[in-house]
Amino acid sequence: MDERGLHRLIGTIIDPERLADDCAVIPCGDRLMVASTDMLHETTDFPAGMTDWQVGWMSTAVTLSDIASMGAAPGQVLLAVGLDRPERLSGIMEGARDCCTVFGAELVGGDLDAHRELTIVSTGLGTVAPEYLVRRRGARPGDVIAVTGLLGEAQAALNGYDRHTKELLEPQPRVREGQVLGRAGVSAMMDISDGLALSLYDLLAVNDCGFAVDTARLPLPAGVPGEEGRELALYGGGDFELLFTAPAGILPVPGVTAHVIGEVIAERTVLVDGKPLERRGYLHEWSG
Ligand SMILES: Nc1ncnc2c1ncn2[C@@H]1O[C@H](COP(=O)(O)OP(=O)(O)OP(=O)(O)O)[C@@H](O)[C@H]1O
Ligand SMILES: Cc1ncc(C[n+]2csc(CCOP(=O)(O)O)c2C)c(N)n1
Ligand SMILES: [Mg+2]
Ligand SMILES: [Mg+2]
Ligand SMILES: [Mg+2]
Repeated sequence: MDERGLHRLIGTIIDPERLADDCAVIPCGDRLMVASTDMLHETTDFPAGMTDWQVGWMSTAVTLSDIASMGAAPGQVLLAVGLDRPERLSGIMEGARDCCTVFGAELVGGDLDAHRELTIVSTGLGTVAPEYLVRRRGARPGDVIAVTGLLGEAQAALNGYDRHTKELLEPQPRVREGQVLGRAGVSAMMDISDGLALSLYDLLAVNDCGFAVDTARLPLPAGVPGEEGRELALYGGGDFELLFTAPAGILPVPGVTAHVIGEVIAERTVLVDGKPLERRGYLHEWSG
């Protein structure tokens, strides 16, 4: 059983529409509030050698990335810390605060307790004008598929390509880009926390169309030999670029670097170079 399977169970208990985006969307006066919460653990998310500051930064960045993927502006972040050793707290909090400062958010609260494995839950709130909200649903056949930066860098670092260590440990959420793309009228968007392939299947799950990408167009991690680079770009997690679809005419969007990697198709399937794409990536799994 993996996390996507359990998501379907959650969808029998709360409105499954609520699971169809990176954030919950909540009416808030004449704007919309978006809200995301994400849990990270030492063993699955914080590679050896990471500083406490980087732990705080990453925990915050993943949540700001979900807010960005809705086209929203980040507002507040709360950080709940299940702390294994008390001396780690100040570095973690400073990293979280600095990430908030860089991306225009404010760290306003959280929670603290003792925990055997360092576990951090970051919760973020943002706002967006209703007309600029972007959802995972909304792709139309003929739209292009694009990403905001290079793919596979975080997993490249885990595979030993040290030049990508900073991208792995200090992910940069595309906060400005998300808002610019929302205003430009992109048709669907999400962030790529679990790898391109799983993200395309996430889009497939909520759209009435399909997605065809070309490996020749994938922006590969620098310094990685061809076949491995392609593998990392398709299936590696931890990148936090935005994946979006858009009517071809709106690209390029001024001020946003974007690489077109394929096209939205009418058939409900995910293709790479014309063949079905394997559905795998960074998935939490349970044995038995
Ligand atoms: N336990 C849960 N209960 C209710 N809603 C959930 C739960 N887990 C996830 N969701 C909702 O499902 C949607 C997708 O969440 P998911 O965690 O798969 O995406 P993500 O946060 O973008 O990815 P990642 O966690 O890999 O960064 C979100 O709207 C989220 O609020
Ligand atoms: C050991 C290790 N592997 C991969 C990464 C990259 N990474 C950071 S967060 C994340 C997924 C989103 O989180 P989640 O799906 O758990 O909410 C990934 C894949 C890492 N930091 N450490
Ligand atoms: Mg996301
Ligand atoms: Mg999540
Ligand atoms: Mg995930």
